[in-house]
Amino acid sequence: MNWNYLFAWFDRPLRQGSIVNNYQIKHTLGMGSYGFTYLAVSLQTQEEIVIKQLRTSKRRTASGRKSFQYEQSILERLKHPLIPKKHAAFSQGKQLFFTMDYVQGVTFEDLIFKHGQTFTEHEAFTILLSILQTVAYFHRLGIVHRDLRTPNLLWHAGQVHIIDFGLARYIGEQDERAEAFTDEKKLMREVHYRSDFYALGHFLLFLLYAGYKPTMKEERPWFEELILTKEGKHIIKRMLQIEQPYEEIDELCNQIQSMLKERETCCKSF
Ligand SMILES: Nc1ncnc2c1ncn2[C@@H]1O[C@H](COP(=O)(O)OP(=O)(O)OP(=O)(O)O)[C@@H](O)[C@H]1O
Repeated sequence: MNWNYLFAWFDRPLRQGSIVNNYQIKHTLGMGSYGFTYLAVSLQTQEEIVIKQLRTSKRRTASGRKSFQYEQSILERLKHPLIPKKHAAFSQGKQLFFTMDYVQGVTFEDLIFKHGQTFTEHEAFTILLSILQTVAYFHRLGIVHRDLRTPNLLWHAGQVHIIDFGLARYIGEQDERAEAFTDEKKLMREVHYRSDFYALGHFLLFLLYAGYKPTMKEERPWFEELILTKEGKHIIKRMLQIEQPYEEIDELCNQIQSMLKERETCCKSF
């Protein structure tokens, strides 16, 4: 009998209106591989909050409980205005929960697909640079996020918030599963700063492709399809490890800064 399969069958998110530990569930925000994420409201303060719950199937495995605990310990370590703060951890019955700040933002996925937002090269690199300032904060603490994708980057009031530290690790730690991966997933999940640059390289292409209109029938590689500056292409190639990868964040930030500055000077002279 495959018990995991049976327990997975019992995994169901809490219903809208359910009460857990003085919070009322408004709706489910996400159903990830090891947990459910809800938007809830505190019955005491009326504040909106995010609640994460470990799936029943994962609660019964040591690795599931460890991942749940791990995300909390990373969030406890991080104190940054653009990263949600962890509040409380509690259990109800046998169910395990923790709460964190609710970021009232829109994901870049929705920004592009629902709102039709497009970005120039200059805008895309400016956004990337602002994200890298937050990434530099946790890289300095030896933490790699390993999942910097469009659903985990939220745009709010002109700033980008980073969420979902469920796959984050400290440099020097091992992730046996990641070592077994090949190709793209291996580069995304490597416990090294490079993996965050790799993910953000893809994020940047995502922004740049938002406004792309094909002019030819056949598909070409991104560096032929997108009209980009030489410096822009070079930075993306290094982020994607097509050319010599960036080993740490300062070199990447410096190159983006000088590229943006050069463009500004060049445009001002017209
Ligand atoms: N602190 C937060 N503030 C606002 N929205 C959030 C927050 N945390 C998560 N969300 C929303 O919930 C969605 C799902 O949450 P989350 O990314 O934590 O879990 P998941 O992707 O479903 O699962 P997993 O952690 O297994 O990848 C996110 O894409 C985002 O829209």
